[in-house]
Amino acid sequence: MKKIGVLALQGGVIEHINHVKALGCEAVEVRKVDELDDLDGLILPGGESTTIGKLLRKTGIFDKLKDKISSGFPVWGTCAGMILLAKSIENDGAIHLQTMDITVMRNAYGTQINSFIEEKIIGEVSSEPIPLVFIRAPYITKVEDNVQVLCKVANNVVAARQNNMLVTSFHPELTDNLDMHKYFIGMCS
Ligand SMILES: NC(=O)CC[C@H](N)C(=O)O
Repeated sequence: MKKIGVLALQGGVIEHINHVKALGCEAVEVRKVDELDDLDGLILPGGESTTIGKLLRKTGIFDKLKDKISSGFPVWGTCAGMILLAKSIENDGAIHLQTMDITVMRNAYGTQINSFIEEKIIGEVSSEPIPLVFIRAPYITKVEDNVQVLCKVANNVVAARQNNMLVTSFHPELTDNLDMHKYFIGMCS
């Protein structure tokens, strides 16, 4: 059985845990550095990227996780998680993991009140439309050639993959749809 971690320092953890379990995998909350061992992949959830970034360093998870990702460990960043993985952030000077060759814009759609839902077919993931929930979401403003764009909304990139790294601006864990989780678990072996 695959063992998938969800970084549980801050943000929306339990919904990811439930989706992973619904797909027949073991799901574990990760709060300490040694809990990174023996995982087949890790989800970095939505929340507040500045706070999660600080806690990553405080717990000592930062360095080990960065090394693991660089050696091919599968990770999926949703929303704040996407910001943590991005090489650069247009409107924030914070330095996070910087493992993925994308530039992001934080809060690109405005404040909480501008949250919205959209349906899209993401061809790599499913032939059926997937509901996409955006909450104070970032989007990707630049990708390097080695990054595969998976989905755009209104011409902005909202899902992308670079080898072992997957990012989505939206929150599939807040819907009943399991397709994105199934796709990520397929990346974990
Ligand atoms: N839902 C989310 O994860 C929002 C991300 C948040 N706006 C940030 O910049 O960290």
